[in-house]
Amino acid sequence: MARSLAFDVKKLYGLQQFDFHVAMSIIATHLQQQDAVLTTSDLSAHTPMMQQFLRIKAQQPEHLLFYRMGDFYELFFDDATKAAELLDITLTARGHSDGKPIPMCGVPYHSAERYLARLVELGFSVAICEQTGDPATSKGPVERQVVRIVTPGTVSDEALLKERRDCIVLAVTGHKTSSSRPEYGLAWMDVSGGRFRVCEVSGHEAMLAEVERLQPSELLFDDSLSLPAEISSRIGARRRPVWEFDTDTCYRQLTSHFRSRDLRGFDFEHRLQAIRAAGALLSYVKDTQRSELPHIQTVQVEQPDDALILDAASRRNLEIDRNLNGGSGNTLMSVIDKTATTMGSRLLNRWLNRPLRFGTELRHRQQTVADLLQNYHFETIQPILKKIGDLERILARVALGSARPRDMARLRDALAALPELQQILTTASRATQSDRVKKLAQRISEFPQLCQLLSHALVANPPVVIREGGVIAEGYDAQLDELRSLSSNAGQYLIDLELREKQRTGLSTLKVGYNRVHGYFIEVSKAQAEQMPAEYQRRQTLKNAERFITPELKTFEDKVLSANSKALAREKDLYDRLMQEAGEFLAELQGSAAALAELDVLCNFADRALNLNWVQPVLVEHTEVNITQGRHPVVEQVLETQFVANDTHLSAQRQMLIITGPNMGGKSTYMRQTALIVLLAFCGSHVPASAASIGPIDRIFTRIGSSDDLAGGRSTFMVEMTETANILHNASANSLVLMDEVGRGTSTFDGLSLAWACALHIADKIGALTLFATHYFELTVLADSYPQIDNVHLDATEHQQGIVFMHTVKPGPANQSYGLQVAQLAGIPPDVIQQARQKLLALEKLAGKPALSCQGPIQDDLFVSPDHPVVDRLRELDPDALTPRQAMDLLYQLKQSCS
Ligand SMILES: Nc1ncnc2c1ncn2[C@@H]1O[C@H](COP(=O)(O)OP(=O)(O)OP(=O)(O)O)[C@@H](O)[C@H]1O
Repeated sequence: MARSLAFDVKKLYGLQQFDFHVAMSIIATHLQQQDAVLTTSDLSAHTPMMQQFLRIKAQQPEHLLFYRMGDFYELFFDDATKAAELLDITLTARGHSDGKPIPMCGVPYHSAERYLARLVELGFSVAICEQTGDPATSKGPVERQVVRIVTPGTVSDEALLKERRDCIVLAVTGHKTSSSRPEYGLAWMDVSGGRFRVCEVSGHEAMLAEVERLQPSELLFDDSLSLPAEISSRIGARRRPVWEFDTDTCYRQLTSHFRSRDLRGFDFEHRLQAIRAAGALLSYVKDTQRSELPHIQTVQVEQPDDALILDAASRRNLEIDRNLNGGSGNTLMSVIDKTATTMGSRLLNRWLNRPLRFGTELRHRQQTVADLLQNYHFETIQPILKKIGDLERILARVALGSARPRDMARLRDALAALPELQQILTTASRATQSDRVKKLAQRISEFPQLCQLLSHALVANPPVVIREGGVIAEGYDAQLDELRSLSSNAGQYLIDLELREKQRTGLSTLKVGYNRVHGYFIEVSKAQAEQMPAEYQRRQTLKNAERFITPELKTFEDKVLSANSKALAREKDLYDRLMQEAGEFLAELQGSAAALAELDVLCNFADRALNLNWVQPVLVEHTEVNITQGRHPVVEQVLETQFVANDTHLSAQRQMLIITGPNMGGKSTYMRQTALIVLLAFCGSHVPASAASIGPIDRIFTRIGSSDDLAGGRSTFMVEMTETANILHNASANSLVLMDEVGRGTSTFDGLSLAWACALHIADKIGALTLFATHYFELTVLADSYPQIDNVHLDATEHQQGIVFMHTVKPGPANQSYGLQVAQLAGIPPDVIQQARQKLLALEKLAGKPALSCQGPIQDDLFVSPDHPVVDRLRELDPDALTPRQAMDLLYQLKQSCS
C-alpha cells in the first residue's frame, strides 16, 4: 500500500526517478501537515505564536521541541511535563488550550548544553528550533525553524560527548533464512569521528555480541524485527519504520552519498542486509544533522573473520572497558590506557574490543611497538601528541560547520606541532631496521598552508563562541580592521569634532553627546541656539538646551552605530570561510588524524611494555598458548601484595586443564589472565609474562561468574546453560575456552553430570584449548582416560591460624576443598561452621569416604552412590537358612531401619 501510494506521489510531484525514500518522506510530511492543518484549525483560538509552535511540533512528534523565545528555549504541553520531570526544573503554564492552562517549562539558551547532555544521556532526542527571521521586519511571530536534532547517537558538540568513548548510532535490520538462523545487517556511524562501518552476521548470538562490542548510544532497529528485550529496551533504542530499510532506496542513498555508480568499490554490492542498514542509517543521520555529512567519505565492511571473536558474555566477563558493575575502574582499559590524546584512547578501546586474527596487520603493530621501544623513541613522541590533541573530533565539527573558535585554534596548534613530530619520526625510523615508523610517518601530512592561514587569521586565545567576536586577529582582514577601528576610535573623533565645531561657531556651550533614543547630537544652551549655522538641524528640545545634528555627524553616526554589528557579521563571515577553507583539506586531515591516533596507541603499547614489564609475545603458526610466568594485568596492579606469576601450557597435545583448588585459591584469576594475555597479544600489545608464544586463536569463550537475567526471564542457571550451549555449538579446535564452575547452579548430581559431559564434549569432540575450573573433584579422573586432558591445582596450605593461599598453579588435582575454612575466613559464625563440620562428617560417613576430597581411589563409575546399609544386609543374607518366623522378623527390622 505504501509503495503504491509512493507511486502516486511520484506522479504528483513529478519525480524523474522513482525514489521510494523521498516519496515516503513526502507522504509522511504531507500527513503531518494535514494533521497540523487540522490541529491549527481546531486551535484557531490559540495565539499566532502558539499556532506556529503547534505547526512545528507536528513535524517533530518523536522529539522534544526546544522552542527558542528570547533568551530561553521553551517547551510546551507533554514535552514540558516530561522535560520538567527529567531535568528537575519548574513546570509553569502559559495561556490556555481548551480552557486548560498550557504546561510550559524552559531552559536558558546559554546553559542549554547542560540540559541537552542530560536528556541525551537518558536516551531522548531534542529538536532545536531557532528564530531564523528578523524580528524587526517580521509581521506576527518571528519565523522559526528546526535547525538540528540532537539525538543520543549523533551528537558532535564537545560538551555532549564523552572524551574517551565513541558515540555510536547503530542500525540493525535482518531477515530469517530457511535455516531459521536469522541474518542480520548492522551499520554504525561515529558522527563525531567520521567513521561509517557495516557488517553482516549470522545468528542471534553474533548480533548480540556486536551490540555489546559497539555499545551504541542510539540503536535504530527495523520495526519488522522481533528483538529480545535486552536490545529493544536499551536506552536510546528506537523502532524505525520498515520502509526506511527498503533495499533499492538504501542502495541509492549510499551511491548518491559516495557519488559512485555502485557499491562494488566498497565491497558490499551484494550484502543486502548491510546495504539496508547502512542506507537507513545514513538518511537518519543526515536528517538529524541537517548536513550532507562531508566527513563521511567512505564506508568500510568489517568481516567477522578478520577479528578474534568475543561473544557478548565473554566481553563482559573479561572486563575490557567496563567492570561487572558497569563502571570503568579496575578494567583492562584502566590499566593499559596511558594514551596522549583522547582520539588515541578511543582507538585503543576499539582495538581491545576487536582484537585481530593472525596476519600482516598484527605483525606490523608488533614491529612498530618494538621500533618505538628502541632508544625510548615513544617517550619523545608522546609529549608532541599531547599538543596535537583530539584532531579527529575537531575535524568532524569542521565538516559539520559547528567547529567552535577554540576548535580552530586547537587545529592550528595541532598543525603547528606536526613538523616537529615528523622530525622525531624521521630520527626514529633511521634508528630502526624495519620501515614501520617510516610508513606510519608517511601517512601523516604537514599542512603548512592551512597552518599559516589559521595562525594569521585567529587570535592566540579565542573565546568559546564566535557570537561576541574577538576571534579573528588584527591585520587579517582590512575591512574588519576598519570597522573595528571605527567603533574604538569613535571617542577621539567626537572630541575632535566638538573642539572643531566650538572653534568654528564660537559657541562656548557647544558639546557633543549621545543618547539611545536620539543617537548622536550637538547640544547648545537655549540662549545660543539661534546662532547655529544653517546646516545644523534641530533634533530635540530640552528645557534649557537645544540638540542638533549635522550631515557630518549623521554620516558618522550611521557608520559607527552599524560598525559594531557589521564587524561581528564580518567576523562571522570570515570565520565561516575559514572553516570552509579548512574543510578543503578534510580528507587528508582525516587520514593524518587516523595515523596520529594509531601512532598514539602504538606508543602507548610501548609505554606499557616498558613501565609494566611486559614482553612481546611470539606468534606461532601451530595451535598453542604457551605462557611463562603470566600475570593478570589488572589484579597485579591493584594487589597490595606480590602477584604470583604462573605458567599456562595448552597445545594440541594438552588441550584441556582441569583446574581444582580451594575457593579464593586464584582459579578465576588464572583463567582470566590467560584470556587477557591472548587478547592483548592479538591487539599487537606486549603481554604481562616473562615469555609467551601464541598460535592462531579464532575465538575466546568464557563461562565465568553467575548472574541472572530477570528482565530477560532467565534464571542464573538458565543464563549459565545458555552460555555453555553457545560454547558447545560454536567453539573450534582453535578457540580458547574458559569454563568456571559449570553446573554449580543446580543439584549436585545434575551439576556434576553436566560438567562432566561438557568437559568431555569439548575435549573429545571439539578439541578447543580449554581451562576448566571446577569444585567437582570427580572430574579430575578424566585425565586418566584422555591424554589431552591434564590436571592442575591452585596450591594452599593449612596453618594453625587457618588457610594460606599460595596462588601457585601446581600439577595434579587438589587434595582438599577447604570450603569450610574459607567460609570461616569470610566470617560465618563459629556455631554454623561447627554444625557444618558435623554434617560434613556425617556425609562422609554415609559415603564411606571423605565426601569432598579425592584422596580415596577414584571410581570409574562416578555416579554410583554408596549402598544403603539395608542393601549390605540383604547382600550378606542366606534366605535358605532362615525360618519363616526369622524371615518375618528380619523384614520388620529392615523396614524399621529404613524409616
Ligand atoms: N596469582 C595470584 N597472586 C596473588 N594473588 C592472587 C592470585 N590469584 C588470585 N589472587 C587473589 O585471590 C583472590 C581470589 O582469586 P580468585 O577469585 O581467582 O579465586 P577462585 O579460586 O576463583 O575462587 P572461587 O572458587 O571462590 O571463585 C583474588 O581476588 C586475588 O586477590
